[in-house]
Amino acid sequence: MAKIGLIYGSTTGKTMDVAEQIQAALGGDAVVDLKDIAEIEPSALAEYEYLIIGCPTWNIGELQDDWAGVIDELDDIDFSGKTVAYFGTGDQVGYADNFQDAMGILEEKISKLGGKTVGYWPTDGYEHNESLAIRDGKFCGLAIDEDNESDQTEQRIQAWTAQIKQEIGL
Ligand SMILES: Cc1cc2nc3c(=O)[nH]c(=O)nc-3n(C[C@H](O)[C@H](O)[C@H](O)COP(=O)(O)O)c2cc1C
Repeated sequence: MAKIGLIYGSTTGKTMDVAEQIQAALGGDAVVDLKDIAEIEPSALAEYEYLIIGCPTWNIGELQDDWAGVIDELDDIDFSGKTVAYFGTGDQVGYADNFQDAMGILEEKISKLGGKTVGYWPTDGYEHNESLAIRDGKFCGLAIDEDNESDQTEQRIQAWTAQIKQEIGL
């Protein structure tokens, strides 16, 4: 199978740490190319048939800055035929009305451009009020909360990556 492209944005490093853990859980460098969206052209996403997109929510319901800077350029990419999984980091206590909104914003955009979403994740065990990342009662990707539940991060990553492996036949 061709390599998976894992593209993330991260302002204070938490999403980068999670991205590295996801890469390791999926088999490391040999399986997953890890790239910071701040350091690549968004057109590089077009090279991958399988993508994992990571974004924290910043500024009350908004994309992290580096993703915000390229969001319009995604319109030039044809995502049809691509399988895309999402993860986000956020703070369900401090920003309970906007928990993981950025993951939802990116998923909505990329699925409208043809991407097929995999890796839906249950909302059980989270205590937010509202989120733009909910689809039919589930998160549209892995929701990580390093601010309040970092003790659950490793186990969540293990379970979600096992699910992804199965869904994409890795
Ligand atoms: C000013 C500010 C605004 C934030 N807004 C949100 C938000 O609207 N929703 C959310 O879920 N988390 C929010 N967060 C929490 C961050 O998403 C969280 O700390 C994240 O893990 C940071 O990721 P990074 O270190 O990769 O940049 C906010 C944090 C700060 C400091």
